[in-house]
Amino acid sequence: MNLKTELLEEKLKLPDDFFHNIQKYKEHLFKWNKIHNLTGAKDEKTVDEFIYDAVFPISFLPKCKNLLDIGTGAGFPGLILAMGLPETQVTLVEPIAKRASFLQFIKADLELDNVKVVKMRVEEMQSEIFELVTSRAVTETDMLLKLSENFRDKHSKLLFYKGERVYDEVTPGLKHKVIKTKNRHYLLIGEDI
Ligand SMILES: C[S@@+](CC[C@H](N)C(=O)[O-])C[C@H]1O[C@@H](n2cnc3c(N)ncnc32)[C@H](O)[C@@H]1O
Repeated sequence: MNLKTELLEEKLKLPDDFFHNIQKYKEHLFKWNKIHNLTGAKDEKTVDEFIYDAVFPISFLPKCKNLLDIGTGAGFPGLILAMGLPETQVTLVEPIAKRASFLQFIKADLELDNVKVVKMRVEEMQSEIFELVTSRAVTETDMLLKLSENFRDKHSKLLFYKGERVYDEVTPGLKHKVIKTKNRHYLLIGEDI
């Protein structure tokens, strides 16, 4: 089954230009990846899996005004979520120049007005409160909780994209929920969860 069919089967509410933007994104990613090695996802099947995993949480996330994605790399999940959530202001923080340049290029080429790319480590970013903080394949949950301290308040939610070892990373007392799909464990954290 292809990516579009799989996502449509999930009945995700996606904007009309989502699949057009994804197609353009993939074309650019494959071109850039040959020269700059932006991501380990080299073939279409793996990239499609990454995109599916990135966007799937739209099925369970509450509406949010703004989102911070820590360590976006070549776009996962923050850039893909931004394409799926045009009403959400999405900040992508990524310190590696070639990856930040790629994110900036995609923002310009696809005219993603809701995207801001910040080329630095998240520790260097000025404090600002986001309703949602996401991260995938950057570091462990306790470190992500530390890194996100200046960017959340008691109403914020955190969504970390994890593997099956997620349960080892959850400390007692943490208000959370794990949402499991065939590829992924999503760790959703928040005071009212
Ligand atoms: C393994 S890659 C994962 C990229 C992307 N999230 C994904 O799932 O494909 C980790 C990324 O996190 C970034 N990173 C590591 N430490 C960071 C920090 N302190 N602040 C922001 N980004 C960071 C790295 O530059 C790298 O691009």
